[in-house]
Amino acid sequence: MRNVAIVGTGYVGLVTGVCLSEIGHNVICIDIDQEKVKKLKAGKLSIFEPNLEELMITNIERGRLSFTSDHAEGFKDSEVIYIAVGTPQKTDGSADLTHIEQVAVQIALHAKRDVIVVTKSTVPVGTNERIKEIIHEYLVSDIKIDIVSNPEFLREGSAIHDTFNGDRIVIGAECEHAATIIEEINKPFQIPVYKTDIRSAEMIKYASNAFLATKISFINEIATICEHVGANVEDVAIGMGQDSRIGTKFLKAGIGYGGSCFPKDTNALYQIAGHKDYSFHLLKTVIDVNNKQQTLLVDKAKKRFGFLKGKKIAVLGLAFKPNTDDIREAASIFIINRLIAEGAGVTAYDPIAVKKAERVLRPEVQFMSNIEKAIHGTDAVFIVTEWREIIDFPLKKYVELMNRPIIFDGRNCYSLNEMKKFPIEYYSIGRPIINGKTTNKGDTHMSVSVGKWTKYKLILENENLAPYLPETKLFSEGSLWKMMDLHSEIMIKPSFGHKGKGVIQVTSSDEEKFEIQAGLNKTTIYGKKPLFKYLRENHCSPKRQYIIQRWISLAKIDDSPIDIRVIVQRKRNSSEWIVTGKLAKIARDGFIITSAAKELVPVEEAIERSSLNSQLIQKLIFELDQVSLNTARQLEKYYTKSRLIGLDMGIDQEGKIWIIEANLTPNIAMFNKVEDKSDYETIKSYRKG
Ligand SMILES: NC(=O)c1ccc[n+]([C@@H]2O[C@H](COP(=O)([O-])OP(=O)(O)OC[C@H]3O[C@@H](n4cnc5c(N)ncnc54)[C@H](O)[C@@H]3O)[C@@H](O)[C@H]2O)c1
Ligand SMILES: O=c1ccn([C@@H]2O[C@H](COP(=O)(O)OP(=O)(O)O[C@H]3O[C@H](CO)[C@@H](O)[C@H](O)[C@H]3O)[C@@H](O)[C@H]2O)c(=O)[nH]1
Repeated sequence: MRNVAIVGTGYVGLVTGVCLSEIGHNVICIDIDQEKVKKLKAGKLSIFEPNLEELMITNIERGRLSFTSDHAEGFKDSEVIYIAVGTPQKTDGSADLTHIEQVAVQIALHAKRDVIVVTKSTVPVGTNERIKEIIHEYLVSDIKIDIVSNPEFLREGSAIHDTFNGDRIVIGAECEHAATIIEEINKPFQIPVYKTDIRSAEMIKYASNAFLATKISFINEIATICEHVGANVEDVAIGMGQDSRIGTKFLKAGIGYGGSCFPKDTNALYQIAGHKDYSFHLLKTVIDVNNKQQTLLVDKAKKRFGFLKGKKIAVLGLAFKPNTDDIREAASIFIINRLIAEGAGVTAYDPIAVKKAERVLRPEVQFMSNIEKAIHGTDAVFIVTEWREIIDFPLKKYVELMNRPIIFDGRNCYSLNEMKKFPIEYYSIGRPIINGKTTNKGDTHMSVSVGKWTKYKLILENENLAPYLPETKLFSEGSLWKMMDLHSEIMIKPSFGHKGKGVIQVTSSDEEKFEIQAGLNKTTIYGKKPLFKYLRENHCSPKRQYIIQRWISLAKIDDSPIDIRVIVQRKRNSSEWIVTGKLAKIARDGFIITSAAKELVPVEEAIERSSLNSQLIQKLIFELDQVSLNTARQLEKYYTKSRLIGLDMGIDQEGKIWIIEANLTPNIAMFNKVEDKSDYETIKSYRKG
């Protein structure tokens, strides 16, 4: 058992202090941050690190662990002093040694007995020698100082586990006696010790981090190539890793490495080489690849949408990796800054790191208290940190809550097979796109969903067309109740359904009584919660996307509602849209929708036979044509190859025109079922050329 002082109570200092006390040493931790020391004395952490707080409290209670902000008090009985202060990055990329040098001066002023000074901080080669020089320069007591380099290899989020289960402990010393004492101190960990000279030990730390960073940038480059050639980087990494010379670890493709170590240490090593007139080309490329990788999701989203201005985007995960609150050099910061610069609105969620993120991120970011709130009503979700909670989040909720379910996953959280079961556009790293389109060459051609919800939102973007759209929402429990409160009659339709399949009507006669009609079947349900449950179990599968539309009281003929199918077309290579056909459909007796039509009639005739004012026929027909043409022009911006669009239009009992639905592959057979086949012939001839 030794008396040990630890200077710095950050991730490394505190974990080292707690673990050394756990294996039996008397440890005093020193920090200049008095607030931190006060909290630690009270058994509270100022960082998030799994299992650390419990172990700390146990050892405080055992009387083996204490804290102070007074260096003199901390050093007075110490045989060994560990330096674990920060070595942040300077603007030129090199390591800032200010804190290290301050500690060296404090040791010189306050150490009262022979002491071994052990550097845990990551420091450039030669720093330990500099520490010794400074101590001797300021030393006030007649004591012997030995210097040991003992770099730290723990990872945040698993720091305690790593300390007890490390692969090796590196001890760099000039004096065998000092090296042996440090080896003995660590003996209870039962981890192999590797002894070397001080400079090599210092270099082992940088070389290790640089190598791991290289592995990550390498697999990320392979991921990009996989996207171009149609391979799957996860399978590639498994196949590579089975070669024991390569190994499976650190081959997870994603949006690059962040955190307080890899970015800083790779830059520092590049500078260390540069100071010796050596350009470390390989490492420079590793750094450049990582910088590009960190905002890859923004590039993918821009390619998908064309522009991001006005888009609502949720960022899930802010910490640089799961199980930590550390956001230093986290991809989330670079991503969010770029999204805001592109004009997107950003909501963000992280289980732990929000407090730290709020201090760093722009005030425009809206922080949400859970995933549901963060993704609600958004156009895209970016997954930035693979927290367990995010991986376990049910995919159906993206479908329910987002405007259009589009996910850009920077950590390959979801299995592609699972994702295929949902109507979600899914873009991950180095893997095939799901529910998007791929050209023959394997290049990604981002497609726009043809679902009813997407088309509704695209038409809504046009302010001249918006007044013609009945209020529509994505189906969820919340939106169902909101719509039922606003409209006593609503319609629910599958977003990807055809020919009226799965369309149901819900009518509320009072606040708690609901009538559901599907085809000719009618059911009554009492209570809002039972209504949602009934709909989910019988009509609205959680795996599909549904829309809720306010019911339009359509003009009727003999109590049967009518709607109008308008066909708009353009010739190949022409931008001129024309109306090539129009027909009114009269619903079968008792049916709520006209897909089961009992009669097809010319629009003029339908208006005349309905309760509408027949003097308005010409005006209504003109408006129907104009709205249909404008809708086609609006949709053409997104469905650039479309030449045939079918519109289901409605005229309500007040004579107001509504766009009920746009169809990109409309059935034209109905035009062949009427006596006058001229529209049918025109449609066919336009379709040819
Ligand atoms: N964070 C990691 O996972 C990790 C892992 C291995 C190595 N390292 C290296 O370890 C070092 C420390 O990293 P960290 O993440 O623990 O840093 P940190 O910034 O979390 O903590 C450093 C602490 O040192 C204190 N401090 C600064 N000057 C002091 C002084 N003169 N006296 C007393 N306390 C002082 C600060 O108040 C702070 O609490 C760095 O060199 C880092 O590169 C970090
Ligand atoms: O296959 C992988 C592995 C990691 N990462 C990313 O790399 C970063 C760093 O991850 P990790 O190494 O787990 O975390 P750190 O806590 O930064 O630990 C690294 O940095 C410490 C400080 O030097 C060292 O002590 C550790 O040994 C070293 O792993 C994170 O952004 C990860 O998302 C990947 O993208 N792919």
